[in-house]
Amino acid sequence: MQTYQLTLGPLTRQLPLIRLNATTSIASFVLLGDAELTDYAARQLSQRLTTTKFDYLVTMESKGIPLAQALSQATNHPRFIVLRKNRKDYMQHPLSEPVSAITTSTPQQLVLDGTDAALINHKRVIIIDDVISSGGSLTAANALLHQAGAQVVKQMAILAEGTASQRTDIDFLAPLPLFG
Ligand SMILES: O=P(O)(O)OC[C@H]1O[C@H](OP(=O)(O)OP(=O)(O)O)[C@H](O)[C@@H]1O
Repeated sequence: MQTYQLTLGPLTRQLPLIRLNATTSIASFVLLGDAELTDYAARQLSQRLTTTKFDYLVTMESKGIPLAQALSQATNHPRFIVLRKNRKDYMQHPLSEPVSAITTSTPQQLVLDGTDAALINHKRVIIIDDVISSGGSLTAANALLHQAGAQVVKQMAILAEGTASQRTDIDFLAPLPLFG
C-alpha cells in the first residue's frame, strides 16, 4: 500500500493513500484511537489560544471529538459542543444544516441540539476539527452556529488538506497534500 509520511513535531505517522475518485486520492488521517497524537496536537493548539478569549470549543462528529476533549482540558474549558451528523430522539428542538465533506459522497446533515444552541447563544466559540479540506464541514458548522446566535472567533484544525492550506482564516498545525 502506498503511504504518505505525516510529521507533526516529534511524531510521524504513515497515512495510507486512499483513492476517492478518478482524479483524487487522499492520505487517510484517522485520529480516532491515536491518543498520543491527539494529546500532542491539543497541546500545540492550546499554545495558540493563550490570548484568545472564548466560551466554548465546537467540533463535528466524529473525528474531532477526542481532539476537542483534549483541547478543552488543555485550555481549562470544562465543556465543549459537538455538532452531530444525525438527529437523535433525545435532542430538544435541534437545528440542522446540510453538509458535504471531501470524504462523504452521500448528503449529510450537521445537527445542533437545542439545549446546546441555547448554551452558546451570544457566546464566543472556536471551531476545532481534525482536518479541513473542501471546507464544506466548516461552512455548515458556521451556518449552524450563526443560527444559534454564537460568535465564531477562530477556526482551527490539526491539518489543512489541499487548497485549504492556503486559507488565511484557519489556524492549523501542518498542511496535508492531496494526491492524483
Ligand atoms: O473540509 P471537508 O471537506 O468538509 O472535510 C473535513 C471533514 O471531513 C472529515 O470528517 P468525515 O466527513 O470523514 O467524518 P467522520 O469524522 O465522521 O469520519 C474531517 O473530520 C472533517 O470533519
